[in-house]
Amino acid sequence: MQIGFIGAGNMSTAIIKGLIDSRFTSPEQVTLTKSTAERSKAQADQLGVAFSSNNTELVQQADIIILGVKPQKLPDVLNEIASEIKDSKKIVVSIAAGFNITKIQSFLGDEAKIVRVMPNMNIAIRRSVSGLSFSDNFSVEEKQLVSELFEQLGVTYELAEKDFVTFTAIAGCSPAFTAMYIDGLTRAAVKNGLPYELAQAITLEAVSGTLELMKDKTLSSWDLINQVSSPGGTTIEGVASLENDGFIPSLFHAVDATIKKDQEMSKE
Ligand SMILES: NC(=O)C1=CN([C@@H]2O[C@H](COP(=O)(O)OP(=O)(O)OC[C@H]3O[C@@H](n4cnc5c(N)ncnc54)[C@H](O)[C@@H]3O)[C@@H](O)[C@H]2O)C=CC1
Ligand SMILES: O=C(O)[C@@H]1CCC=N1
Repeated sequence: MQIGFIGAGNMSTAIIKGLIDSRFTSPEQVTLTKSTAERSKAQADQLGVAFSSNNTELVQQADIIILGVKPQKLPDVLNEIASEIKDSKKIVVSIAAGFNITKIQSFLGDEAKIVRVMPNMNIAIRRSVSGLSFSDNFSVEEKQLVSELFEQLGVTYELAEKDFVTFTAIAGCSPAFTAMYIDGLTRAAVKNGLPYELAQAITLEAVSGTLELMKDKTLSSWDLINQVSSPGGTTIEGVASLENDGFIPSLFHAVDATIKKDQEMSKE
């Protein structure tokens, strides 16, 4: 099975490394392209894989094509490869936000086999949580193949396409939101006199320990909030302050804004 990556930036590079590290794929099974042949060669040499001099040639050689370009570049790429995809059995994986299956099929034809996958940046350490939505023309075996591929890179969830945008917000985008939370705590500690590096190291340990505890003991958020908040103590003062300042409504707004943008992009 040959896998072709159109666009080999942050995400595709992490996927390629993860697939090779997990031995799901050998380097000989991977071909990539970037925006120029020169860049493609340099990246392919660095990863020990092959490159194609253009996207059409890459599609001709691949069984699975992973589209890893930014959404703004996707229309050009889809137009470029459309004739190679039409009437083929090739599987097209799109990791782009804002391109639903209908929109991708409007370029590649209604019969094209499209799977939308939304990984997140944690794929760089094979800890992605990836959402998968398939067009309705996939066989069970084809679905299994794509699922297994992304299971090498973390956890997968198959989703109805209507839920994909919500998944994107809380999984694809959320590493950025989590980093903002960590930055906020870190700089609040700096304001109170701790050096930045020390404050960030402490915050990261506290956050990652909390995640492990919640998963290990299957605690809901409110179970944990109640356990930490001693009656008349310090934590409840902070919890009340966060509630008063609209911490939860801010997150609702952020998720809604993310979903709205994704839906707008799919309509463009
Ligand atoms: N960065 C993230 O956390 C996530 C990104 N995504 C999606 O992944 C996709 C890629 O994002 P990144 O890897 O962050 O972008 P990136 O900018 O790092 O990589 C894009 C790559 O596309 C290449 N490229 C541009 N035009 C091309 C063309 N015509 N033919 C072939 N290659 C071309 C560029 O050379 C570059 O290597 C986007 O669609 C994004 O929505 C999805 C989930 C998470
Ligand atoms: O910001 C974006 O559009 C992409 C999709 C999810 C994470 N990054």
